[in-house]
Amino acid sequence: MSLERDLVSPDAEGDEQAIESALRPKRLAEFIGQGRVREQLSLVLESAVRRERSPDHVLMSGAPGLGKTTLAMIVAAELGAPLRLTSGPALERAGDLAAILSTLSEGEVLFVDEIHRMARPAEEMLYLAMEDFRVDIVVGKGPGATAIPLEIAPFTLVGATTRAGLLPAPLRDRFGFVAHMDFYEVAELEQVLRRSARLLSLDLPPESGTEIARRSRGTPRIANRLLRRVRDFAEVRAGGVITVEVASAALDLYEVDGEGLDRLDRAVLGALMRKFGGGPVGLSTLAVAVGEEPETVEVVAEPFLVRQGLLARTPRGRVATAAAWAHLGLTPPPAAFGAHPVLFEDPSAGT
Ligand SMILES: Nc1ncnc2c1ncn2[C@@H]1O[C@H](COP(=O)(O)OP(=O)(O)OP(=O)(O)O)[C@@H](O)[C@H]1O
Ligand SMILES: [Mg+2]
Repeated sequence: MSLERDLVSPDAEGDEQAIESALRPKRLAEFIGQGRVREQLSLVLESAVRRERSPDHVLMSGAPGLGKTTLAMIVAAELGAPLRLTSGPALERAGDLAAILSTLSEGEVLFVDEIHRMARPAEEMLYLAMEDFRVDIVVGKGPGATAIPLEIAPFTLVGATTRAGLLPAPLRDRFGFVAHMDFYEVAELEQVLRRSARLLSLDLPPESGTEIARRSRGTPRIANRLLRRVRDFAEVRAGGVITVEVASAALDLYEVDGEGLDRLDRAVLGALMRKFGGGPVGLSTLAVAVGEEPETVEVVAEPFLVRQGLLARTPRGRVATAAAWAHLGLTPPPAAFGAHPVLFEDPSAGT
């Protein structure tokens, strides 16, 4: 069984991609939030433009929907360079990558989405390309095989990953700049929503924007999606006026709770507490219990739950915190926290 989660999934699917590209900021100055990343990146880009050189390769890491693809497009726009798009899963063989690399023009930006899913041989080819702007094309097999070096035009690689931890060190080390994208603050999401409302010609009163922002799990993609669902609700049921009551009622209808937890989040916490007494339980066991892939639970639900202080990752497995029991209105078994003293005792109290 898989949960229906089109609304609350941080991944963009189908028609949404068209709407998303319409809402994407095109330049760094329009990009909201991520202050540190924006400042670091603007220095990297501006200095490259001044020196008339390609900037260092850039890696963006962060949860889905935080703006990695948007930022990659902005890198190309700020450099005034063409952009080539591909993704890790599309690079199955070294030849797939060689075909792209050998046709890059000078200064082009190559965006590799989900770079942690690249196949090994392509990855090894990429090391050399990133460092020396050269690839070795291997001709023949066995002892008679020869490597023919092929020069490629200097380019800038922009990689994106939701799982920086899975990148092999030699690849990670070849990026001159790593942008760690974090979840957005409510105030930043309010700005995202104001901007989107303007682009969609919607009248969004500030307090309604705040209500939607609070429930958007720190993620612009989700904020934009909830805005569209609230708009639908307002049009059909409330004469098109997005009052805060209308916004709240719409979000309740779509099962996004007051803290922004969605069905998957609540399913994960619920299983952890109801089936495993609050843990600790291993990731894959927990994933099976909610009918999802371990990767979905780990990449989509957990970072937000951990950030909200609702779930802890311990060496022995996932554990529900006291706040999680309270949030779901459940009573922990008496031994629940005693079993994990490390998590709940004051560390300064000694041993
Ligand atoms: N800083 C931002 N300001 C305004 N809008 C943003 C910002 N970041 C993201 N968005 C909006 O959120 C949507 C999703 O962003 P994007 O596709 O760049 O996320 P992503 O990190 O690449 O996600 P994934 O990991 O799923 O590929 C975009 O359409 C864009 O409109
Ligand atoms: Mg993306």
